[in-house]
Amino acid sequence: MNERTGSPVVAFIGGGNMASSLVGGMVARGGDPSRIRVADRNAPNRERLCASFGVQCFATPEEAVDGADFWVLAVKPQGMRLVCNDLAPLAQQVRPVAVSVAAGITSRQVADWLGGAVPVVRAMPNTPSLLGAGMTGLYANEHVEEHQRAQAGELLAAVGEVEWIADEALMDAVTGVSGSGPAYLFLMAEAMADAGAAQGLPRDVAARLANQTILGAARMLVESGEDAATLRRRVTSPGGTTQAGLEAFEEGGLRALVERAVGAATRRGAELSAANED
Ligand SMILES: NC(=O)C1=CN([C@@H]2O[C@H](COP(=O)(O)OP(=O)(O)OC[C@H]3O[C@@H](n4cnc5c(N)ncnc54)[C@H](O)[C@@H]3O)[C@@H](O)[C@H]2O)C=CC1
Ligand SMILES: O=C(O)[C@@H]1CCC=N1
Repeated sequence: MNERTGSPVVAFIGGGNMASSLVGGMVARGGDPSRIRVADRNAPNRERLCASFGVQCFATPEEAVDGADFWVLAVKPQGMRLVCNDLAPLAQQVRPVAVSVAAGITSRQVADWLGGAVPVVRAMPNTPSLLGAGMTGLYANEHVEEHQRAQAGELLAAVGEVEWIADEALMDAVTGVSGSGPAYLFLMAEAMADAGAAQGLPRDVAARLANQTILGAARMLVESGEDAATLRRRVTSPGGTTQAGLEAFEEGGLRALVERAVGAATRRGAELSAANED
């Protein structure tokens, strides 16, 4: 714990897409950049993070974690074991809280790779964290103390909403819904823009209509206090245009397709974990 302010020092291992979104979101919301450290082996990534957010950047994980209370492990799932093994001696010495954002990788795997019995918070954030509009699922292993759990929650709550998940097995489903979810909505935006262009709108105009519509609908979903089905019904005049559009979605099996997509992403999480077993 930082002695002067009480605020934790956070080290990110890996400064790619997800870590950049978290770091950017934290700094934009008043996080002190001098208490955020990032290790990335890629020099252009380090330069971008330093220039954009004023955080301290390092070439190696060992340098970044020196003196840090939280180690946010943000490398690809396939690289987690190696990074953890390299940091294991230090982890056993200082016993930080390890926060893994890796899809699929379990808290047991992270704890074992760090030498055993380490406090691990498994987190599944998403990239809208950059705007403070993130959604993060969190699970804490049995070595995480109450105050560490609260601090981990605060860390992620600074960049959006958090949801604690009691059963770790469900973290893969969290990944399938909200971790990967932004990409589903971006695909929807692409498809709506393409469809608008196919109906004769200029592509840029169609994209603007689609993007602002998704923003407006998303804000209604979280700000109106009403559920999605109620809001949908209010747009849908009987025998009108929306009904015609929605019927095409239903006939095309959109709900079953979404179930398949979330199921595939969820299963992939479990596969990533299994592929990294001994
Ligand atoms: N991109 C997303 O929307 C989300 C990603 N995640 C998870 O976040 C993790 C990272 O994903 P991305 O940021 O998308 O990948 P990325 O490839 O953009 O970032 C990984 C970074 O780690 C760095 N790196 C790898 N090994 C290193 C080492 N030994 N030392 C220092 N730096 C090292 C790479 O240079 C790279 O910049 C993954 O485990 C993924 O499952 C979780 C939620 C959402
Ligand atoms: O695609 C992935 O594996 C990562 C995890 C969730 C979002 N991106």
